[in-house]
Amino acid sequence: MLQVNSLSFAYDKIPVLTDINFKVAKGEHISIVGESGCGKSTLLKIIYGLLQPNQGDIFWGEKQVLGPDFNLVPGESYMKYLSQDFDLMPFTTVAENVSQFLSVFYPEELKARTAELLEMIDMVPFAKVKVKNLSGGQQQRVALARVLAQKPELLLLDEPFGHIDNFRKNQLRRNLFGYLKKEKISCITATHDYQDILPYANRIIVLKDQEIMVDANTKDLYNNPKNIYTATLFGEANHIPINIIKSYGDVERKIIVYAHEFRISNKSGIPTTVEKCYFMGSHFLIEGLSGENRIRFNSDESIPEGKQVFLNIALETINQRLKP
Ligand SMILES: Nc1ncnc2c1ncn2[C@@H]1O[C@H](COP(=O)(O)OP(=O)(O)OP(=O)(O)O)[C@@H](O)[C@H]1O
Repeated sequence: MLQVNSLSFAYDKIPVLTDINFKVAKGEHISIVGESGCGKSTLLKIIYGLLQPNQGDIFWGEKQVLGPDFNLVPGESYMKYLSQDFDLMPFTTVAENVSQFLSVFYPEELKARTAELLEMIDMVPFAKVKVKNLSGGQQQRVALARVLAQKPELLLLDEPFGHIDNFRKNQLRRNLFGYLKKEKISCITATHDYQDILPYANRIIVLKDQEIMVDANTKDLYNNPKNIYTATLFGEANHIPINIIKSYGDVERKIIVYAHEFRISNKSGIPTTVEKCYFMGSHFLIEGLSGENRIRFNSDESIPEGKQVFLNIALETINQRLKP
């Protein structure tokens, strides 16, 4: 189990992380999310031992993880870090890169394991290609297989699919996170992409203004986002004053409503004038105004600018979001 205790860090006296505390259990998947520059990569680098915290400590079970002031060669055997720049051997082949850390004393096992990992990253046809001749996305996939070959107990992933095309991303996500669960490998993923999070992460840690703003179970947080900052990490979200709904006229509060949670009616609901309509593939995202409130909602059909529609929110959603 990983334990991060009262961790604080500054780059040249500019604080980036303050009093960070959390735990990761065996086999658990945590997503670290937050706006660009909030310190996600920095946190992973501290956990891996590349940066020395100014305060606090980190334990893996009983063993303390030491920073660069006390451990000149960063990284422990049980932990692997896949950074945004991949640490590959450019002049050797994909298969050699993946199998470098496997034991040559068991050639059959080495072959089978290399094949399994190449399959997982969908790179079998490239096994004999030199890494220097691969695209950025292909190199990222090889880097992933290379760290997995080392059988870490804890994997730290920094934007693991950043260079990978959409065509492959979904399959790779399923393969990777399925593999980690099967092997009970704990994982901390720093990401901007909610599709890396929702299906796979047990827990989400939201960083904001140097601190942990929220640490919560993924489904609970999605269904009941604590604030608009968190909700927008999951997609298009609105902060709606509840008193614009007739029956809640005297309630002075705002609730978070995702764009897909509105139902459109021609007769009753929150009167909204359509200003813009964006084609999103599976639906249209509509931007409208209700009084002074800008509302973004989904529609199955395109709606012309200037048209008035009425928006409704399910009672259960309102009551759930009104809960303290
Ligand atoms: N080597 C460095 N020296 C000084 N400041 C740095 C250094 N690396 C990062 N920073 C600053 O520290 C803050 C946190 O950076 P970090 O890369 O951890 O953020 P992030 O959340 O991972 O961002 P992104 O999502 O864009 O990758 C930023 O303000 C960044 O400018």
